[in-house]
Amino acid sequence: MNEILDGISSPSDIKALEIDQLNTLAKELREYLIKVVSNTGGHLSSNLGVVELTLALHYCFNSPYDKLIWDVGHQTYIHKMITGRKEEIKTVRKFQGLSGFPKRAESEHDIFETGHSSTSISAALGFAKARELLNENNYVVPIIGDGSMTGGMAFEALNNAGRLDSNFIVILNDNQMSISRNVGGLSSYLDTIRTDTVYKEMKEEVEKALTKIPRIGKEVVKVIRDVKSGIKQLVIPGMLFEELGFTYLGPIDGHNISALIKTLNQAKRLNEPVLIHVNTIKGKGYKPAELNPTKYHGTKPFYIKNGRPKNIPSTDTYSKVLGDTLIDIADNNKKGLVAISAAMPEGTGLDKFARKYPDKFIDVGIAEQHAVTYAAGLAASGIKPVVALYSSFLQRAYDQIIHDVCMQRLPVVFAIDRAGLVGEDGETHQGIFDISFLSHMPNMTVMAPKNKSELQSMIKFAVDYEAPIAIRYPKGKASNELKEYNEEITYGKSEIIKRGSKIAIIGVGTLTQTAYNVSAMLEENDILCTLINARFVKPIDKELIEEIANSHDYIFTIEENVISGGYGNNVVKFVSDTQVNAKVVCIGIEDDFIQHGKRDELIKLCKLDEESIYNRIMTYVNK
Ligand SMILES: Cc1ncc(C[n+]2csc(CCOP(=O)(O)OP(=O)(O)O)c2C)c(N)n1
Ligand SMILES: CC(=O)[C@@H](O)[C@H](O)COP(=O)(O)O
Ligand SMILES: [Mg+2]
Repeated sequence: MNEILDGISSPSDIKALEIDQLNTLAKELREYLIKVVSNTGGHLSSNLGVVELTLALHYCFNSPYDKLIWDVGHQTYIHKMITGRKEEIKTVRKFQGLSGFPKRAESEHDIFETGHSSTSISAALGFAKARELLNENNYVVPIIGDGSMTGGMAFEALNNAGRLDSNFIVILNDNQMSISRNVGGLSSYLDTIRTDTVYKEMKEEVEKALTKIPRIGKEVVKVIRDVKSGIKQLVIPGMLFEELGFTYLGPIDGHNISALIKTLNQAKRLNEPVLIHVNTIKGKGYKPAELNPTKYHGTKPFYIKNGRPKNIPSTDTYSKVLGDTLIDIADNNKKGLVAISAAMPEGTGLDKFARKYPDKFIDVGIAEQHAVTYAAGLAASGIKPVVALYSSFLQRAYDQIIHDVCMQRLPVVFAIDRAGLVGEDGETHQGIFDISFLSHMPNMTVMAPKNKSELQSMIKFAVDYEAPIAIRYPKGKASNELKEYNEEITYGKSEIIKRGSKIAIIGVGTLTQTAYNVSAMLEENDILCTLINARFVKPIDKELIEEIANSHDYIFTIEENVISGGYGNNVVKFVSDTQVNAKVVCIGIEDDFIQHGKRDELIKLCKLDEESIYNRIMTYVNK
């Protein structure tokens, strides 16, 4: 029984509350959130940090007429709870349940979909321009974290927005954290503002003056800006946001609802771009998360009383294989090796490497495009960079890979984590396009290991290779099934696991294990098939495929990637070009975005499970 929360079914209920009731609601929401996420898992720390901010935003603005646009969207659980989804939040990230990110189909209050960072200000500018064209009068409010503000797109948008002559309110939610500690010059700059007391006192004077003015005309704003400019010349050299054309308000205590409301109302009165700098504590209100916000950024289900996971997570992941293997290589004196992460040292397994070799590790912030071109610069100078990115975030750097790496044939290693279906993060995070977008890049080589030991061998192979090369591997526990098949890696060559006739199956990456199990099911029906581990997605092993195509009726390719432009498509093209007889059937992901759920559920949904593949093959065998 919750005193206030039980009575909240839409944002208009929030507007009727007094400040002390809002504070009670914040407490109840936190308790409810912790209970839910302790069962479902999800992005706990970021949501705990924005409880008061979310309430203040819904108190001051009329969603969905006013446009609240959340960056990344991993911090929208509270927003969901107060916009009519309090019960449904219990299904968050579950198959067919609520998404962990804003979804337009879920609610009219989710006005723009996200999952990847640093898009909110650009999207908001689109809404602001539409407001002008449609002659509307709404407020447009992008809410962006300090981590997401390190992404280049955010700055492209700020640069654009600074010239607006209408109201536009950017909320900068600064908790000093990305997933791990935020990095870089911007982060230090925000820290300076946070801690500069002389500036704070002077700013308070200016803001006091500001509140006394009922409606702010351009001239008055200019006077204020001139005064602030004087202050900043004295106190903060080069106040970034003001120089870009924003009126800067803050820093505000993001857990003080009345201060938030007061500042939001001030900002509403300005006919120009405003940036409100809000300081929050990531994990606020749940001790384990406050003490270790990174651990509870994205958490599995846990026990509330001690924060311990309900199921012990596997520490033996493919990501860890990357970190350990790079340590091994560096230990053995690979002088020029450098590992690069875009704000995900833990997720990519590079955290241990970073601790052991801080000089050889670079966290560039949420800046995948920059990470790739940075690596290109290193490679052009004789250093061997390994860029570790999640498959779906690598999409951001498509042009940099072509223009800065492949065109110059620079030896950059791409360690592509979370390739394939990632599970609970859903549509925005599925890594199902990388084979397609990398395979058509001249000079690029793409590999996919069938298991843990093959990943180790591929990393070593890639680090010694003198041209662009990528290795894609999935999320989660590293399996070492099929470890007895461990032929040395030879450039462009696939691995034959067994020989049969009529039917050949080529597995890509860890789906080779699935293919192996399917071959065993076929054997039970006296169908002996040839089984191949592709190993090289690009180039395909033309010699072997030609031989197989000449001696088999069917080749089935199996990959955790969209079929279009995937490995199978390239095999089809080759087989058709060489005019051999075999029919090639591409098994992969159909032309669709794949929702959230457990990885196993999604594998079944995409018909990439053993039974579905077996049934599919049998329809051809029985023809
Ligand atoms: C393009 C892209 N790269 C990486 C990520 C992974 N990621 C999700 S949230 C996050 C940290 C965001 O930090 P911030 O915006 O400050 O929000 P906070 O979690 O601190 O609330 C990162 C790196 C992403 N979502 N999108
Ligand atoms: C919101 C976001 O993009 C990340 O927090 C992501 O959810 C991390 O995924 P993993 O849990 O697979 O590291
Ligand atoms: Mg942050």
